[in-house]
Amino acid sequence: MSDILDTILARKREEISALRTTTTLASLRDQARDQDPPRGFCAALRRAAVHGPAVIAEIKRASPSKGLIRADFDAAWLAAEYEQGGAACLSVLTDRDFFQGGDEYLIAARAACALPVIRKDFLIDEIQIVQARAIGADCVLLIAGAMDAAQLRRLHDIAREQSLDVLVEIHDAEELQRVIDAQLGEGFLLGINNRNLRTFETRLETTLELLDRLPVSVEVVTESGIAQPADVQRMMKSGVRRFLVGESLMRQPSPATALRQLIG
Ligand SMILES: O=C(O)c1ccccc1NCC(=O)[C@H](O)[C@H](O)COP(=O)(O)O
Repeated sequence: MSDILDTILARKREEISALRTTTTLASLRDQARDQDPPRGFCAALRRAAVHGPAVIAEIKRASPSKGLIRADFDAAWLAAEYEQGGAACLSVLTDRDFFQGGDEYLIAARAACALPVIRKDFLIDEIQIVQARAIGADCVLLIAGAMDAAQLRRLHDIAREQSLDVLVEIHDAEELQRVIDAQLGEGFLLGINNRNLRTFETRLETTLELLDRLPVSVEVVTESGIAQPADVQRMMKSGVRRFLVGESLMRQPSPATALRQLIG
């Protein structure tokens, strides 16, 4: 039986076919070349992590697991709030059908602040990666559970050719093995998603349980379900200093205040 991740990926394949009928890789490459240089997503996180929790604050209007999260939605205002609240980077959902996101939100958010931005979407094809740079993204997400090791390596290398940083996301030991098999070298971020994207179960222990299996040099980002200062402190005590946080900030009247309280 297919689950939500399979459904999303099937829709992505339709979107990719439609995109190929309206534009070409060559024209997207030209648009990508015309963009400002990337802002350095990994470097910004690394700098922030020296002093305390380094947060990628997520702009997410809705999600498959929670439905509508924030009705009053202004991507530029949210970006400015997150920057004031001390975010190191932004994450912007660009998927329309399942998250009510859009490329226009990434463009507006990036223009409203000086933070590096990741295009948060389900990227499984070269054209989506080049398009990410063409709309100004500084980093892309590659979900190991959505592809095999060879495809992961291929898309990672295409992203690096576009000067994009890469956040590779895993949820379990099998996906970690896929990342190891892909031999990506150094320089990528490893996201551990506490949410199972097929069942929506969210457990912070997911990150803590996988830590022992990782080389010490890996830059880990713990993703999903971070809601309380105690969650942040728990991760920091285990040596995890990078966080991807969406819903708990998006639900607050002032995301800036909420972020300041979360990271202390
Ligand atoms: O959030 C979902 O419901 C979801 C469903 C299917 C695929 C991906 C999904 N979320 C993407 C994410 O990983 C989160 O947006 C991100 O880690 C932030 O999580 P949170 O702080 O819990 O909003």
